[in-house]
Amino acid sequence: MTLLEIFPSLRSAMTPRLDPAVWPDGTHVDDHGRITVAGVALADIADQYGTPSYVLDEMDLRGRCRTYREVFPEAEIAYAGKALLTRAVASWVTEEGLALDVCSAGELAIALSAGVDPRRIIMHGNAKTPAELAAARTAGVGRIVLDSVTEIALLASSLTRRQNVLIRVTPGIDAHTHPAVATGVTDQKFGFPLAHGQADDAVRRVLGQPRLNLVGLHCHLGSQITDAAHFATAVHLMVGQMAQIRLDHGLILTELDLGGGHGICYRPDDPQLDLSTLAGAIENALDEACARYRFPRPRITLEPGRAVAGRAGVTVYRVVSVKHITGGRTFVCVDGGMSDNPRVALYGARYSVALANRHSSAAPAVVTVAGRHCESGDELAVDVELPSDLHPGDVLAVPGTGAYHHSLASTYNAVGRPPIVAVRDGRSRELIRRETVEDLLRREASR
Ligand SMILES: Cc1ncc(COP(=O)(O)O)c(C=O)c1O
Ligand SMILES: N[C@@H](CCCC[NH3+])C(=O)O
Repeated sequence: MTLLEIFPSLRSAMTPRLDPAVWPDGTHVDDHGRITVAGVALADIADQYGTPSYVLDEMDLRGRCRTYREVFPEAEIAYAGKALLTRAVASWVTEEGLALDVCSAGELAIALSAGVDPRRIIMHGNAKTPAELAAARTAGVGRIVLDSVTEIALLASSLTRRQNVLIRVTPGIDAHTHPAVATGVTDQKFGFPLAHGQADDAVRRVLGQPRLNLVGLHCHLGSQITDAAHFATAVHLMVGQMAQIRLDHGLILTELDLGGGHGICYRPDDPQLDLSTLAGAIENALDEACARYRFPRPRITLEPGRAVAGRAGVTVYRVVSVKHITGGRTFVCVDGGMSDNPRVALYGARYSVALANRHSSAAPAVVTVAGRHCESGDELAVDVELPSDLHPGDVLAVPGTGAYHHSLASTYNAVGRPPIVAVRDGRSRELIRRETVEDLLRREASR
């Protein structure tokens, strides 16, 4: 008889704390102390598909889509494919009633090949090439979001029929996110600033083009925003601008796209954006702004990416070595790193980590989980508590990696990108296979 069978209460003491705010909905710990997602042990995924692997809980992702539909019943929810886009993901989100936001010909092609209705696609990009605009036109996408004076002229001159368009406006809001993802402030590359009349000028130019059918305005304040008040401010400014357009041009725009950027937590104590609070803030702001300007309520579009896909993902790694630096830190080195998760190096992102393949009753130790790449900044989690008996071969799991991990991955050090393994109802299937060294070699021109 094992100690656990005699003292079952020991199990909870030894089980890693898997906070539901951070881990996918379908996460549990089985009788062997292994973390399972949707009924599949992460250790089995490590054995079957290798490590590192991105694991994606299909029902978690679908559940987030449903929550958006419930919390914002009147809004259009367009999933931002830049967070994570595969054919399966495109199908799941559209089956759940979401539209899709794409920002390149590649994302558009994935969406179309998944059978997404082009009329439900919104095309973004601050530097869409002529070929990308042609692809969007040919596909018949529902909305193209105009981002520069050059683009307005280019699209107008290449259209043979009317195209619905939005203008991306920069409202000048600092949503206090990392500078690399702050897009609502005036001095950055996206959109036309409200400041200095640049947005007014864009409107004039678009209205001067008979083939461009201006239906609304778009703004995106940045990413990982946790305070709903910024979206309320955006509603006030954007409705004000729509009222000004009515005054100047006699045109009533009917659509207001507030972009995405809804923050999630990566660690249990991180703040996150509460969707009901967001819905209330947007509603109130719309009521006030529409009353103030006597403007008819526009239809709202939201474009969440991270908040739909982020928590559905977990990355599994295998421990390769454990190194104690005398007078320094303990490094737990794993077989992935900044090539599958550049967010730590890019934004100083912080993650939770858990031992996934067994119980451990060892005392916790504060360690740094480091990657395998040739940079000392290649760290996945700094100062996290993990059992002190970790050893090579153990499997570690990092939650919150569904968004901007696969899509940001690189092949640094000629390390192929990990597979995406979807889990549902106790079964796993590969959505994207691992990139092999052969794949990398195949891309080279022959000598
Ligand atoms: C125009 C636009 N919409 C939506 C998103 C999605 O952002 P997030 O994944 O933070 O919701 C982005 C990325 O920041 C974006 O640039
Ligand atoms: N890549 C960023 C988000 C960028 C959002 C797209 N504009 C992140 O991982 O946080």
